[in-house]
Amino acid sequence: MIGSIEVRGLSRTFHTTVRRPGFTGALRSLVNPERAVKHAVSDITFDVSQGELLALLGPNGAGKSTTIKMLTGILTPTSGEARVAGVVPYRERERNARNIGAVFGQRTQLWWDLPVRESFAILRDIYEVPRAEHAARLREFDDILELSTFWDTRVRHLSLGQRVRCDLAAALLHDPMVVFLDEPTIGMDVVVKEQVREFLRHQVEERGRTVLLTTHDMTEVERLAERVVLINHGRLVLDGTLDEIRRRFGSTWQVRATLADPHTPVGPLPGIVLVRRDGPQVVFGPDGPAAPTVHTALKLVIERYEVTGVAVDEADLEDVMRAAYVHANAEAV
Ligand SMILES: Nc1ncnc2c1ncn2[C@@H]1O[C@H](COP(=O)(O)OP(=O)(O)OP(=O)(O)O)[C@@H](O)[C@H]1O
Repeated sequence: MIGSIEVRGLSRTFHTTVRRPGFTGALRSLVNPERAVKHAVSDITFDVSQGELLALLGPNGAGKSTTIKMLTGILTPTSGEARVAGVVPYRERERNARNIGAVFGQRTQLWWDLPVRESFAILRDIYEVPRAEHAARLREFDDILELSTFWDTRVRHLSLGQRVRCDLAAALLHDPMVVFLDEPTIGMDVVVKEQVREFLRHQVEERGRTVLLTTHDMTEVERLAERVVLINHGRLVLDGTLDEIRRRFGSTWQVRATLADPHTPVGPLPGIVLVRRDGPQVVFGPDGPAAPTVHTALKLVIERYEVTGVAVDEADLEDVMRAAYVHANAEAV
């Protein structure tokens, strides 16, 4: 409960003015503005438990950032309710701010003209973190994020990867239980991405922080999340573990095995069909929606048959999520 996130029927609508094309259109819009309603988030419900990292996924414009803005208290919902570590974020913004940390990959909360060290000192004073605690926490962050190499550099002179590493540390300096990360590794090279992921894993597994992460990077999802929530056109279309989602939408795996005895009779296994056989070479595939994950299939094949070699071809998560998006779009029509 302490570090959990509860979202119940949350919605946010925006009212905008539509600009008509051309000069006369612009004039007409001034005199007689045409209003449009955008349902950015519609009736979404989900939970994140303390110490869990949940990936909030969806195509561009799905409503991810709007959701995070409501949970960080930046936006007030049109309807519905949310609690973050027991606090309603948009009603008690200050109390919520003490419980949460947030990183928006495209923006910084650091002071552009100050060296990193001074930005951190200001945050220490704002959040009233005792000096010894602050120093200990920075040492811990530095171990993985290697911040001390650019401690005295002004924020405006940091590279993107350095800046986001500083933003992550800054967001956690006051020891928040809940952390919101909106595309934290966007535009980073693979080495820095891995460093950030290691840091996040450490924060979740060792420190028990609750993390809500949005990203378009499926490698990130695979490395960090066990569960994902997928939203599309503002609606929640899927909430499940990666295994469940793979099982439902990742129907393209194959298990290829070489039998020790080429004359062994081979048949189907639960949820698995024999796709092909060529002497000792056999290929199994999933049999409909009840098919197991590739990992379970591999185990079943090895348990049932004596094999001298085995290999798997797995649908990668990009394919799986693409199938899930297509399914969600078809349902929305
Ligand atoms: N302040 C606003 N006024 C009007 N419309 C808005 C506003 N903020 C967001 N929207 C609209 O709400 C929808 C959801 O936007 P949001 O930024 O939450 O999507 P997203 O899933 O974070 O997208 P991306 O992956 O591109 O960051 C979009 O259609 C966007 O244009």
